[in-house]
Amino acid sequence: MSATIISGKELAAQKRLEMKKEVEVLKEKGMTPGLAVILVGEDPASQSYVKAKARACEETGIHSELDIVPTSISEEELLKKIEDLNMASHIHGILVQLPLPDHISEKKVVETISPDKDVDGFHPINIGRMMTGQDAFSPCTPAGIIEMVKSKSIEIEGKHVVVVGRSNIVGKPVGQLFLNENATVTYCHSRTKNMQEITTSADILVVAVGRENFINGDYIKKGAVVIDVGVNRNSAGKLVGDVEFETAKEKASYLTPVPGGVGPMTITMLLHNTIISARRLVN
Ligand SMILES: Nc1nc(=O)c2c([nH]1)NC[C@@H]1CN(c3ccc(C(=O)N[C@@H](CCC(=O)O)C(=O)O)cc3)C=[N+]21
Repeated sequence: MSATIISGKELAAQKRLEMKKEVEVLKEKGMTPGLAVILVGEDPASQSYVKAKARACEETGIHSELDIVPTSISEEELLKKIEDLNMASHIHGILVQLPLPDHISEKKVVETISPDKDVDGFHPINIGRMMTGQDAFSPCTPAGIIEMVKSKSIEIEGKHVVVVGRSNIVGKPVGQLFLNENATVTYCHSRTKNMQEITTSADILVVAVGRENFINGDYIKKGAVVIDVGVNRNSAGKLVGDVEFETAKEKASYLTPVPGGVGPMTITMLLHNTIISARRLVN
């Protein structure tokens, strides 16, 4: 048996077509959704991500502004920029690309973004809302993962979802979103004992640790759905996930590739959140 590949790239293209229509409807009502992206520093990988975000906005008709500021910017100056964007009526989403230089507090930056414009879903208010089942911006990578699973009509309710990784931006919230879908959720992390015993009991296995080949076929139950969230550069400079693709493919029923898997869906959900934010202001 060989797994069916869930193409995030194809699903993203399809969603972006739908979103383009939604944006047209909003524009007819005099509302153009706007996203502001701030990148601190000139890290090439970060530059390529933020440019991909700007391109995706353009494709869907969303107004986007990219502000690349030097690493020497002070925390105070950066917070001022965010406050200005909080007040700007043509901006409905604000994203400050992480990670930030050491002299700038990520916590302060995230908490300065208005929860109503926090399209990343990183603000503690949005996290709290999500955890208590209220209306909130869902964090983009976790929301994209749920979309990918649902796109194949894979049942989630009652299934055992195992999340490997417990970061604030992927691991923890993706488990929460699966819990909201009535799954039984287990988290594995660096202190977990007998990880293989746990991962091989997963119906849906989400791997978000940031280490090449962290999970191979021996850690996967036959027929499981495997979601690879990793974005690593291997020794040859190639983009690879956390899952050893070839051995996983022989065990899994569905598998997401890297590149072309979760990444493109992350960007798509960012656009989705920006549209939602703008739509709240019409009617
Ligand atoms: N405030 C903030 N929000 C983020 O959402 C955020 C961030 N900071 N910092 C960095 C990470 C990383 N991230 C990615 C998004 C898309 C791809 C993506 O689309 N990747 C393509 C390939 C890109 C390539 O070839 O380099 C793919 O997987 O097919 C990757 C990585 C968002 N992040």
